[in-house]
Amino acid sequence: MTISIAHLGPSGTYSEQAAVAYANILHQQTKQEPILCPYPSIAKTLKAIATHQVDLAVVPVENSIEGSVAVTLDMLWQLDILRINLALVLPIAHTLLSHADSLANIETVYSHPQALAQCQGWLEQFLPRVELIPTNSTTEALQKLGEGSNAGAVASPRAAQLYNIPILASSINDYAENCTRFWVLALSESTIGSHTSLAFSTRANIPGALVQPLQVFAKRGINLSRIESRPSKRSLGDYLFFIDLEGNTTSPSVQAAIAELAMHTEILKIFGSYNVLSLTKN
Ligand SMILES: O=C(O)C(=O)C[C@]1(C(=O)O)C=C[C@@H](O)C=C1
Repeated sequence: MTISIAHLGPSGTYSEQAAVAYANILHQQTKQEPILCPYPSIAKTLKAIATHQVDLAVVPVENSIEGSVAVTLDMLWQLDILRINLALVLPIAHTLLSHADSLANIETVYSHPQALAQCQGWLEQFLPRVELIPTNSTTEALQKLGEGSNAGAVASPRAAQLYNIPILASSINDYAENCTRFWVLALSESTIGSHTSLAFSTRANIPGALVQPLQVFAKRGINLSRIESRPSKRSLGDYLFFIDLEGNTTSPSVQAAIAELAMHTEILKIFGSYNVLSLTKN
């Protein structure tokens, strides 16, 4: 049996690297034949699974330097039918790729905004006068690098190999321990793991509107590993809160906390319980 996995493309993205790692795990565990399906944006990757074009999607959700991938959180909330099956943590080491002879000749640098942001200190120090241009992915940026052009791109060493483009500088991310967390999403929850993710809106912008929801976890000794707010898009200053907690939805204390949380929130969405797997550098 085959199983299709959507990810941000074209081939050579970090998302594809995470998808390949997951495909190998899946193949070992289930003997299913994974097919990787690249999509031109993270939004289109998420829509592909929501509209049943694919079975699974692997998307970035958070980076250790730059924080949340906003589109992933926003669409998870909007689409409302996606469930998290696994979190994968991938080390990210960016390189600067170009056909130019030296750094001094680079005039423009293309990449995904997350990748540009993770290297902003390096870019400021070594290429202070270049124009930075955002693209949908690190490998979409490579399409701008013609032979003899003075453009550069921030992408992975794997992409350099795949597209045969010289590396002008390695490990250019501002912090060496750079990691991105990806979620494997499906239309149903297939696992019960160490973490649970949920999001909610509050009923009113009043004192205690956030304290009450948070207390349901604190008083049961449930540790929150992440809290993130995103604009609700209804009005300025109105927020959604995304929470990852340590525990799963079969645990009585997590079940009790979620039941009480529903009383202190307006809309509550549970995205699933799942394990977190750290991938090593390759
Ligand atoms: O453009 C890519 O290669 C991606 O997979 C996207 C992405 C992201 O959106 O965070 C993934 C990992 C890195 O943090 C940089 C870019």
